[in-house]
Amino acid sequence: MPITQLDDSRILVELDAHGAANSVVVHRTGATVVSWRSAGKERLFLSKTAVLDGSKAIRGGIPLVFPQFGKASDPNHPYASFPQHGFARTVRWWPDEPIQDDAEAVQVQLHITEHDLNDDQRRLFPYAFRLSYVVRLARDAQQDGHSQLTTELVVWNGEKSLNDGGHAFDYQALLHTYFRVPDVANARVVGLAGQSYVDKVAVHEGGMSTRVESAASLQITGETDRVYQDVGLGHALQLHTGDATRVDVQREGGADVVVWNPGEDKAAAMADLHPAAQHEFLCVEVGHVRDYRSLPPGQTEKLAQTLTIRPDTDQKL
Ligand SMILES: O=P(O)(O)OC[C@H]1O[C@@H](O)[C@H](O)[C@@H](O)[C@@H]1O
Repeated sequence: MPITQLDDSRILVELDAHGAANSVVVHRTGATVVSWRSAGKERLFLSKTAVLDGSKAIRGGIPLVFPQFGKASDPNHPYASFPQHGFARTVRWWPDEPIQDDAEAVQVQLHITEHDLNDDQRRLFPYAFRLSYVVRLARDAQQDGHSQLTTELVVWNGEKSLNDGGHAFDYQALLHTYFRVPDVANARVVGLAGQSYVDKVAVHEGGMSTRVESAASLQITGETDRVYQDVGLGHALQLHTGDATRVDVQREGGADVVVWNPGEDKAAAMADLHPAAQHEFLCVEVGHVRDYRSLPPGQTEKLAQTLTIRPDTDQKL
């Protein structure tokens, strides 16, 4: 069976009839993709101490950030009381009927609506809405035995029209992907040169906040928390993982790119990261986080990424 309910919370999606060389596991907490295997190799990081009982966001995989990135900097913002990164990553999502299941691709979809929020969340986000999330595992047409992973978030404002007293709502959204790397010191992010970014580490240290990326190939040497703004969608974004492969990140609808690794001290303070875990991952996250997007009643917007594994022909970057 290409789609298997492993338990109450986890859905296994397999592309191959025999064995799990190409597979994905989706957890109903936050619709978090917690595993992606391509050609038999795990590509996502999941902390050994991640909390999986729904009491907090899952540390690893691809958590979904919505409707708020981080904490609102303005204490008067209507979302100021939301916990960091909003509610989507902690709510329990509902699986829909599988949409596609053939030799080329397997696809599952999950959703939440306003009915899945608790009273506090609904007070802060008092709108009719639906978030649909499609997770699609497809055969890689160019590389035998590999798979491509697409994750696609569709945001729908289900309010009546503005004429009927409906409301537009503001949102930020982010696909917060934790890529597994053998050693983050050997990982490189390519495709951000010339882009302006907010350095959140420098902001915390009271330094200059907006900078322009000068590195053709960004190397991680310690705590890194950068929000690259308005990175053109045609811009190729690559993560060179340091193990003879790279991951190409193709984006749809997400102009901002966050690069995050907590570094040693912050990682040590995070109970849901196992010791020295900061060496094992790099987050490259795509979405809308610079400003809020305003979604009128009755409208939908899409945020998607497609991840493809390629041989790394330039390992000396
Ligand atoms: O610990 P959390 O809430 O999962 O956030 C992890 C990181 O997520 C990143 O997206 C942010 O830029 C960081 O500032 C943040 O520390």
